[in-house]
Amino acid sequence: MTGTAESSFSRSLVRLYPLSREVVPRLALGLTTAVLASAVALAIPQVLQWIVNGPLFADSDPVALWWGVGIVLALGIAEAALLTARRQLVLAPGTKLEAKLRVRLYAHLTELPVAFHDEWGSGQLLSRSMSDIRRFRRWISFGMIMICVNAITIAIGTALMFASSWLLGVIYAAAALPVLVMSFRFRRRYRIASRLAQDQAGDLATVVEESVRGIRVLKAFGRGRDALDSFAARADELRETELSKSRSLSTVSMLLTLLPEAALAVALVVGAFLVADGDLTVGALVAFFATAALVNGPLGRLGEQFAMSMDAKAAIDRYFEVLDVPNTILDPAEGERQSLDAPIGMEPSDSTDASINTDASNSTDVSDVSTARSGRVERGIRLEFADVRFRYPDAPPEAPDLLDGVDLVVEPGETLALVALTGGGKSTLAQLVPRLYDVTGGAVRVGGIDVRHLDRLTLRTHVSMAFEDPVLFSASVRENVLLGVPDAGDDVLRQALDVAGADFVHSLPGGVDAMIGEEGLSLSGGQRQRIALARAIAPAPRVLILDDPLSALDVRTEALVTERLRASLRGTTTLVVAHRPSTVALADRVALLHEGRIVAVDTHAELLATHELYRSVLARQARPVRESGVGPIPADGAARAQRTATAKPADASAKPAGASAKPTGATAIARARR
Ligand SMILES: Nc1ncnc2c1ncn2[C@@H]1O[C@H](COP(=O)(O)OP(=O)(O)OP(=O)(O)O)[C@@H](O)[C@H]1O
Repeated sequence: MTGTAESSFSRSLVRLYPLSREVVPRLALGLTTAVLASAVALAIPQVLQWIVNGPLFADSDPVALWWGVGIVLALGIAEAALLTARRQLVLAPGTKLEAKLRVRLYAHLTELPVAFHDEWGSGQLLSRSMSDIRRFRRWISFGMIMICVNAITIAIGTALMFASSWLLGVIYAAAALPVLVMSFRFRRRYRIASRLAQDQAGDLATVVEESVRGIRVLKAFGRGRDALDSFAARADELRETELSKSRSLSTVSMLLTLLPEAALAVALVVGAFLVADGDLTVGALVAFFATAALVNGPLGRLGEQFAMSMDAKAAIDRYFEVLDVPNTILDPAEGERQSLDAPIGMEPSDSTDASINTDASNSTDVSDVSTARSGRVERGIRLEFADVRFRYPDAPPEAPDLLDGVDLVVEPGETLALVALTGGGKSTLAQLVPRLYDVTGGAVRVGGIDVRHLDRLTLRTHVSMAFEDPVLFSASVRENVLLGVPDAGDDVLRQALDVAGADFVHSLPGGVDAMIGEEGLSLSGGQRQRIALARAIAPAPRVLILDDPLSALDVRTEALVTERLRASLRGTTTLVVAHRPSTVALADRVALLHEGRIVAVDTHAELLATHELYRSVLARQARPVRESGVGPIPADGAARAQRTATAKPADASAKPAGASAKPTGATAIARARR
């Protein structure tokens, strides 16, 4: 995604003020120091003029001459000291601002809804939060100060040159003026190329990120060469843009250097005549050229500094483009906010959750889950989809709503499986509960309360989700599992791992403290799924959403986990997105989602017996499973369970000690169905 928003640089800088307020005084001090250094440098030619016109030639006064030399030396030392102070003064505030900008952007990125992340390339976000901010910091710490200092040097220097000789000053200005006009023109051209280059760099980063993530697929399909070609083509585009930037910069820099130098050559000839005619002193001529030497440098660097400013402008524009994306999934307004602490009487009477606590740390004790398992306390709350409609923002206008009036109730403590054809919207419906997306019509309610009327933190404390494609962070097993309940103790961790059948972690080097994720141990898909499942269970949620969380498990491990989950979920309201019959077996009832609506809700056995569409959907879902050893869906559940039991061998790495004594897939599923 590339942005096109244009704003003035000064407006962007004003917008940054609240973030940079703290660092502005030091930056201002740095700027003052730099201006002083430049003023000191400009004073040196004036002292030279005095030396040449006075002690050196006119007075022949050696003492005054030495004084003059001493003053020049002192001014030189003062300039060096001021420049060093300038560097010291701006370095810390620059890096501080850089860090603040980065944290602000990161906070916004984590706040933005999933729909935003669906749309934006990860490389674009990466380049905006890293290289763009760094580029802007360099400009703040160096470019901005140098541009101010150089502008002042050029202005004062030119005035001093006029003071030395107005005629020579006119000659110099005559060359400098067109150069300034050219610089402004160049600025406009360069700005467009600069923005393009940064967008292309972001796209390139996205390609790298995707390729690294998909490296196995690329290799397995032998597409490494194609990926490289496509990358090289994009890299070439970026190179072309960078080259065109450099070409226009070098043209303008060349003119910025050449024209003033040429003007000085003319001024030298004219100056020599003026001195010969006695219309100009030698000292004034020396001062003119010494000042010109000081002005020429900044003039020659003006192009580079404009370029740096344009790069910084493009960078800050790109930064604000992300920051300006509004968050559409917000906490409710004060008047609309409701609390799950005191459910408003919409739950059925069998729910015993009158003492619900929204404090995450209090709601995480797995002993509560154990209590729930024993059937003494029902933690679950009612989950209700009322005329839910949803369409993705990028859905074609002519396409019907993906969810077109879903009405469904999962009673407190009930486990309900959601079945649909692939692409039927199961995952989408599940993601509406923790508000990863918001409904476009109707309402999702937990405990009788519209999820949009709950604080997101409260909602996500009570609703937990495990995804089919589990993402693990570069952290220890413990940190991954206790992500939602970081203060929970070892018992919570152990129990969650146990229920999720993730006992294999104990044999990892380091056990539960083993580092996993991208920077740690590589785990199999099934192992990752089980850790993600443990993560969903650990907070002992009141509503658990399982998006086909066992799809990567072999039949035997799945049966083991199914049985434990079945026991553990008693009391927790659970919505399971199911693809295979063994997952359906986890449920008390099954809902069939078809063409955006719930067309049937009943027990699995009843639906199998009576619903043709259900049989056909399950049969179609079962096909890919056959590859992993599970047979097609038979008409009768027992035969299915049997076939499941004789299916593929257990995952050796995941097999817990004494696994042979554990129930087979057949018995687990048969029990589960009971
Ligand atoms: N982020 C998204 N943006 C746009 N369209 C999407 C997005 N995610 C899913 N879709 C589309 O919505 C439809 C339903 O997707 P969803 O993942 O909910 O189906 P599903 O029933 O869970 O499928 P499966 O059984 O294959 O997992 C699909 O056509 C999919 O292309």
